[in-house]
Amino acid sequence: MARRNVLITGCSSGIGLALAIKMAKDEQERFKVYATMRNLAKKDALEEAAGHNLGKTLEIKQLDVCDEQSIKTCVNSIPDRRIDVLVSNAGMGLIGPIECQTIDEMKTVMDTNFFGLVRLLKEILPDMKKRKSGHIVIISSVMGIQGILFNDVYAASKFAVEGFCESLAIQALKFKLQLSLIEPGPVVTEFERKVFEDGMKMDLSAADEETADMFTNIYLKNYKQIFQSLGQSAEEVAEHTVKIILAENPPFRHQTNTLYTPMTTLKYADPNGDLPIDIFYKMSPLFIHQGPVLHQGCLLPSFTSFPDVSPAWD
Ligand SMILES: NC(=O)C1=CN([C@@H]2O[C@H](COP(=O)(O)OP(=O)(O)OC[C@H]3O[C@@H](n4cnc5c(N)ncnc54)[C@H](OP(=O)(O)O)[C@@H]3O)[C@@H](O)[C@H]2O)C=CC1
Ligand SMILES: CC1=C(/C=C/C(C)=C/C=C/C(C)=C/C=O)C(C)(C)CCC1
Repeated sequence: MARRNVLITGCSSGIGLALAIKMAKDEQERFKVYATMRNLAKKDALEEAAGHNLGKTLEIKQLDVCDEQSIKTCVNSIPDRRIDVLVSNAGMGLIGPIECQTIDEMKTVMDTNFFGLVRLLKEILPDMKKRKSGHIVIISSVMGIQGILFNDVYAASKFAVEGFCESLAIQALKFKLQLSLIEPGPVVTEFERKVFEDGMKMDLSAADEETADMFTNIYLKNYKQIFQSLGQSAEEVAEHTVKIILAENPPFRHQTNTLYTPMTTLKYADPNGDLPIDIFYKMSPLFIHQGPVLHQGCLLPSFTSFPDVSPAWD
């Protein structure tokens, strides 16, 4: 079988880097990887990890998902512009109270996480439609299904991605194209480090005392431990993603973290939508009393302990 051309965005670190390396080192050499990043000055880690695969099963190219021309130039540089698998991975986070974030900061998140995907598809989808073949793989998040405290705009950007893809997936059927949303829970990467550092530096003076206290003493205080106890590695997420790419009938949605699944399942358990919101609300004060509420390793609240601690908010 001919090698499949795979274009991955955001390969300077984290999931993009791990996935590019895993696919380039495939023992059966089933892939030619175009590993892209917006800033080529950051290519050393990828080059080093690629080793002898560099220039063979892996090429590094510049691509900024916020710049249409850079996407066009990159796609034009690929033989016949043929991309069999597109992995839209580039993304960024943003945490904190919205009172303390500027509209420009929020727009950058939407521009990268949502319009970044739209720009890629405007360039790549028409070719895939003509060929009637192609797999579009999007690194979404569990936050594309369910919001988390102090992640309002980031969750909105991933919800936008999911709604966009749900609509597009119907059209894609007509052209025999496949679409898959990969939904990781917390992953220990640069994303996690940057988001935490920015949160710690955040000027909270525009927020009232209670909000600032919730952000600092519940969210930030427990953040590292949540990522340590529940977090996956970029390599684990890459492994899941390769399985989806190789699947004969790839699913539309795939969650990578079974420890997180109990939380996302709550969304489907209550058509009114109150259950996950209530549970996240009641769970958060527990963090003040006993740290992360992990039952048998899962992010799953202990229902019996709620009545005792929930008044902590009031
Ligand atoms: N870490 C986590 O907990 C989770 C992450 N995700 C998603 O996974 C994806 C990858 O993140 P992750 O590996 O964790 O984080 P990293 O910060 O390690 O990687 C993000 C990558 O995206 C790149 N990027 C940012 N903006 C642009 C842009 N405008 N054009 C091209 N590339 C850009 C970064 O480049 P640069 O180095 O130049 O900034 C970097 O290469 C994101 O979509 C994220 O939302 C989903 C669930 C959980
Ligand atoms: C810290 C913390 C929480 C969890 C945070 C999580 C789970 C973050 C996940 C981030 C992801 C998945 C980012 C990328 O997409 C809770 C439970 C709200 C309670 C309050 C403290």
